[in-house]
Amino acid sequence: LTKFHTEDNTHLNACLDHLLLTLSRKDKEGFFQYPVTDQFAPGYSQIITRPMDFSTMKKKIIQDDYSNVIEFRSDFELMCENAMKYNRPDTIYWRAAKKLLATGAKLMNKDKLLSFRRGVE
Ligand SMILES: COc1ccc(OC)c(-c2cc(C(C)=O)n3cccnc23)c1
Repeated sequence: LTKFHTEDNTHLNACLDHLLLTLSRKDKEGFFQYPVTDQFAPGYSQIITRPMDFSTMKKKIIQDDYSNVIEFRSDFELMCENAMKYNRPDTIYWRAAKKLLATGAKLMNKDKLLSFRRGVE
């Protein structure tokens, strides 16, 4: 059953794809591209109750799971916060997450999102 693509969804999904591409380009090492496994990160699934990564966010875009940019930004922030919770501040993962979070905050700041008001390009 293909979900009917309302006009907004198509436009919104194009915006989200652009944001995802821009953000994942910052993750050159690929630390955030796929779910973190307990194999690489001992005890990860016990410490992080709501895992998130770029591939999961991509799936959610395709499945029309996001109704607006704020929901997308929440998943992005969750992904970064998970990395800053599980990893110690002196690790490459913690530092990469902090940098990525700053990039996302600039890209999706409140004023920019307000400019997406219905009818305002
Ligand atoms: C060293 O190569 C990789 C490759 C993929 C990774 O996650 C998808 C990670 C990775 C990514 C993370 C994160 C994001 O916390 N991590 C934490 C501990 C150990 N490894 C990781 C590392």
